[in-house]
Amino acid sequence: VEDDVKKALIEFMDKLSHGTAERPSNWGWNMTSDPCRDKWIGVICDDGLNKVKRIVLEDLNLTGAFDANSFCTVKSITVLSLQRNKIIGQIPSEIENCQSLTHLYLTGNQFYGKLPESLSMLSNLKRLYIRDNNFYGELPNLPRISGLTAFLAENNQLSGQIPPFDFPNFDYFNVSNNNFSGPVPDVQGKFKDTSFLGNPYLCGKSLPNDCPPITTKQKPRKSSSKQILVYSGYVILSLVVLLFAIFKFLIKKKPKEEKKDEVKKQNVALDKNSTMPSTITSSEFRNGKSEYSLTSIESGRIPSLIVLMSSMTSGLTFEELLKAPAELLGRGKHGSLYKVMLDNGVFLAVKRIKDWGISCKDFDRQVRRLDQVRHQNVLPPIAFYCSRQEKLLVYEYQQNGSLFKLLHGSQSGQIFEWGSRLSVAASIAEAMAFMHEELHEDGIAHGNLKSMNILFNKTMDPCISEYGLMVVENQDQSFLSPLNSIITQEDFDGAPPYSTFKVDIYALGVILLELLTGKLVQKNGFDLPGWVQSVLREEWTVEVFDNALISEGASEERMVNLLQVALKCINPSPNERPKMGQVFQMINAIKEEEEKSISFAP
Ligand SMILES: Nc1ncnc2c1ncn2[C@@H]1O[C@H](COP(=O)(O)OP(=O)(O)OP(=O)(O)O)[C@@H](O)[C@H]1O
Repeated sequence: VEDDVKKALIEFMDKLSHGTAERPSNWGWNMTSDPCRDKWIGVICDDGLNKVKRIVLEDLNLTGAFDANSFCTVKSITVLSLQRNKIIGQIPSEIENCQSLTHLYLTGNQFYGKLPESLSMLSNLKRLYIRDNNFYGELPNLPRISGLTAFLAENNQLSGQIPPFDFPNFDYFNVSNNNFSGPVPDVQGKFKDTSFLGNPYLCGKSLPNDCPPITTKQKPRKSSSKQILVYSGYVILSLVVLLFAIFKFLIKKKPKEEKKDEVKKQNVALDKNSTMPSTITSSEFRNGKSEYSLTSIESGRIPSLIVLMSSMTSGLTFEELLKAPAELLGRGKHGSLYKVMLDNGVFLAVKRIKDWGISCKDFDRQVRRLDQVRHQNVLPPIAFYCSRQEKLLVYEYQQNGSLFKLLHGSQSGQIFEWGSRLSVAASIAEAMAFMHEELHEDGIAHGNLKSMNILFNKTMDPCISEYGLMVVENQDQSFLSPLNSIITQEDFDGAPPYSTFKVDIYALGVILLELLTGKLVQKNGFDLPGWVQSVLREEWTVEVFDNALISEGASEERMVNLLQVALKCINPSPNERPKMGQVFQMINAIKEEEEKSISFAP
C-alpha cells in the first residue's frame, strides 16, 4: 500500500483515537507496517493485498473525531463502519470527497449537529446508518442519492419534514424517536408506522396525530393521551371565547337605563377600539364582514388578529387560530404558551399574555414598534391580537429547543462545547445591545431574559424570544422569578421602564453564569449567582466551571474573563452594571481571542 495512503489513514486514526486510552501496539496503524499485509485492526483489503477496501472499527471505545479530510483521500475505500464508539463532533462537509463510499455506518456514537448537505453528494451510497447519535436539524437532500436502499436514523433529534425518499427501492428505513414534523410520506406500503413513531409532531393515519385538515363532525373516537393534550389547548381557548359570549349576552339583557350607565363607565376604562372575540354572531358582522377577520382592516378599526409577517400566515384569521389544534407548552408568569398547527403545516407559538394592564392602543403601538426593529437573533412577533380580556402574541415555532434545554435538558451527553457557548453568549449580547440601543427612547427593554427565552432556529442560531413583554409595568415584581431573590430594590428605583434595561443586564449575567457552570439558576433553594460568589470568596475559581468545559480543555483564562463579565453584569447596584453595548464588546473580545488561539493551534 502506498505511503500517502498509509499517512492519510494514520492521520484519520490519530484524530479518531484522540483522547482514547493508548492505542495497543497490535493494532498496527503506523508507518513501519503495511495495512494489508500486517493486518492493521479494522482494515480489510482486496485479494491482492494492494488496496484498502473497508475500514471497520467497531466497539473500540474510540473517543476522538471523524477526520473526513484525510480519510476521503483514500479513494479505494467503499465501506466505513465506526459503530458503537464514543466519537464526537460533526460529520465534516469534506465527506463529499468520499465518492467511492457505498456503506457508511455511524450508529451508536456521540455525533451531533446537522448532517452536512454534502452528504447528499455521495452518489454511490447505498446504506447510511446514523442511529443513536445527537444529530439535529433538517435532513439534507438525501433522496437525491438514487441508489440509497437503507436509512436508519432512530434516536436523534432530527427535525423538519421527512423528504420523499424512493421508498419502493428501500430495504430498511427508520426515523423513529426524532423531532420530525408534518405528514408521514407515502411509503407505498413498504414500511410500518414503527418506522415513524416517537416524532411528536409527525402526523399520519396510524400515528397519534392525524393530519389536518380535520374533517367536519367526526365520530367520537377513543382519544390517545397525546390527542387529549393537543385538544385541551383548543378547549381552553374556546372556553374563554364562550365565557365572553355569555358575558356579552348578559350585558345586552340589562335594562336600558342601567346599560347606559354601564357604557358610560366602560368608555372611561376601555380602549374604544378594542373588541372581544366570541363565537361569531350576526351582530358581530358589519357590512357582511366579520370583525374578527383581517378584512376589517379596511373599516379602519383595529382588527382582531393583526398579521405582521404575512409570508408565514397569509390570510390567517383569529377564528382559524382558535380552530387549529393547539398543544399547551407551558404556563409561565406571563401567561400560557401554545403550539398551534395551521392547515398549511406551519407551526406557531401563541402566547396568551396574562394580567398585562396595558391598553390595546399601547400594546398595538409597542408590538408594531418591535416589528420595525429587526435583528437576526431576535424572534419577531408575526401576528398579534388584543381585546380587553385577551392579548395574544404569535411567533414562529422554533423546533430546535431552548438554551435552557440544551444546558439542562434530559439529552445528557449532548455536547455543548466552549467555542459554541462563547458564540451563543456573543450573539445574545450583540442582539440585546442592538435592541437596547434602538428601543431605549421607546423605553422597551426585554424584561424577562432567561435561557428558556433563548431559542435555537433552523440553523441552530440563538434567537431571543418574547422581547418587550415587560409585564413589569403592573408592578408585579415577582415576575423576575427566578431572579427575584437577587434583584435589589435599587433595580426598581428610577422610573420603570428604564430600570428594566438594567434588569436585562443582570439577566444576561445570569445566562453567562449558566453557560459557564452548566448549573440551573435556582433549584431547591440553590441560587446560582449566590453560589458563584460564595465559591469565588473561597478563591476556588475553577470549581465554578462546568466539568464538561474542564474536560474539554477549554481555556481557563478565557473562562475566567467571561466570568468577570458575568460578575459585572450581576453587580447588586444597577448603576454600576455596564451597558449592554459594553457587555457585547467584552464578550466579543474574548471570542476573538478564542478564535485566534484556535487558528494558531499546532
Ligand atoms: N416560539 C417558540 N417556539 C418553540 N418553543 C418555544 C417558543 N417560545 C417559547 N418556547 C418554549 O416553550 C416553553 C414554555 O414557554 P413560556 O414562554 O410559557 O415559558 P416561560 O418563559 O417560563 O413563561 P413566562 O415568560 O410567562 O415566564 C419554554 O420551554 C420555551 O423555551
